[in-house]
Amino acid sequence: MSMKPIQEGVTRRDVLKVAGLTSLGAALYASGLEKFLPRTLTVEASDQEPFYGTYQAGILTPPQNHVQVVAFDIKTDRRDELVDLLKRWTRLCARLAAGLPYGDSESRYVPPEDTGEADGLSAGHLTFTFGCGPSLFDGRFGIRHKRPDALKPLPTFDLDRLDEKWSGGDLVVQVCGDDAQVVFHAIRNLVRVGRGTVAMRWSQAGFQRSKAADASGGTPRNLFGFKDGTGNPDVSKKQVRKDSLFCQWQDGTPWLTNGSFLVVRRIQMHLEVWDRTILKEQERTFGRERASGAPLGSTDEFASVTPAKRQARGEAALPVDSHTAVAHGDGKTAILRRSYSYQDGIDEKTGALDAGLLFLSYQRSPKQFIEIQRRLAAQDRLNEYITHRGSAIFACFGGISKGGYIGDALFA
Ligand SMILES: C=CC1=C(C)c2cc3[nH]c(cc4nc(cc5[nH]c(cc1n2)c(C)c5CCC(=O)O)C(CCC(=O)O)=C4C)c(C)c3C=C
Ligand SMILES: [Fe+2]
Repeated sequence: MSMKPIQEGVTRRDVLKVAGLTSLGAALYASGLEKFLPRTLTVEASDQEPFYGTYQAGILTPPQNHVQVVAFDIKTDRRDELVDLLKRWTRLCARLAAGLPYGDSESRYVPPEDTGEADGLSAGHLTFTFGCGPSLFDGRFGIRHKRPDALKPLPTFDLDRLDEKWSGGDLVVQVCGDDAQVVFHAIRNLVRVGRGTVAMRWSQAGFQRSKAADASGGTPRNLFGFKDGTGNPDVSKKQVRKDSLFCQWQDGTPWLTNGSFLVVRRIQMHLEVWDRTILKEQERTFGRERASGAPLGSTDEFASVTPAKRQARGEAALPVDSHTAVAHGDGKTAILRRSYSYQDGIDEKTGALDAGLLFLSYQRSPKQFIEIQRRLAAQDRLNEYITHRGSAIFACFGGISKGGYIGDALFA
């Protein structure tokens, strides 16, 4: 059945969706009051992630299909201009997360407030997560004394081959969503609103298998074909969130309470070398079965990782240099990985695909990542197949409250 347009681009079905498909929606439509509803994107509450809350969205949110992470350099040294931008970004993000366009001016004599490519699309679980890099505290904005002691560029690890063009940044935003066009629309409008105050330093996009393609909602696979994310800590547990994920007041930086440190690593994966490697060696490299994702020596994907477990002949079931064994260590240090695959055309030097992992991890302290990465750089069998090309660290703010703005605890 074709839908009768109520306003240009808005169908009756849209209006009823805006009103939550309730009897209120039907009543609004029957009364003709629907014309007072904003000219919105298609809105279904189940497609929306709350923008306001104790923690920023995009950390605990179940990973969406797409990510785009953009780091910015600030082009002004005026604190009021920066704060003004953070307030404008807050308004923009709150609207987009609710499935609304940035603005709905209808005048044909000014450029449209919203760029329009997400009109008619749902919010698709769109989330925004903002953070600041060590360079924000270099004295330009009068906040040098507020830099968390732990917020400094990550150390150089053995085997790093970092490129400045994928590293650093004064500010970051991680935008995640289930629809690539909705994510792009969000980034485009953030950049548009920020023009003159900030400039993009780098921008990296990532993807996973779509939820539509995997109705079971199983652990996604990385570009080496292995389930990736199995051993993440159970962040539904309050104690785990407190110990490993979110900064606490007693950590010594009050403005960062309920925030989290984000590490971004662009890790190229040498697919052609991997594809010539026999399955047994691939499995020994990760220390997991490819098909089930189970640690070697077990059959269950979620079996606990026990590097000490021996086979009948006394040999360790899990190779000591396997990625799982080395990353796990004694199991006391946990980070929340929220990584996505990337593909970025052709590696100019080799002619191979430039593809890999946009590694994203959240942790209460950078120490957690550093401790694990030091071990991996020294012993991980996976090192033969990967190269770290980019690196950045950010302190992501605590949650944004209604009436507040992104980073207000830092700038207040
Ligand atoms: C410093 C942190 C880590 C980096 C960098 C890293 C890179 C990296 N990892 C994979 C694929 C897998 N990683 C897996 C487990 C795993 N990885 C880390 C940390 C880093 N990985 C941790 C802490 C763990 C969990 C260890 C545990 O306690 O069990 C796995 C196994 C499945 C899983 O648990 O997710 C895979 C597969 C790639 C491809 C990669 C760089 C390209
Ligand atoms: Fe890993």
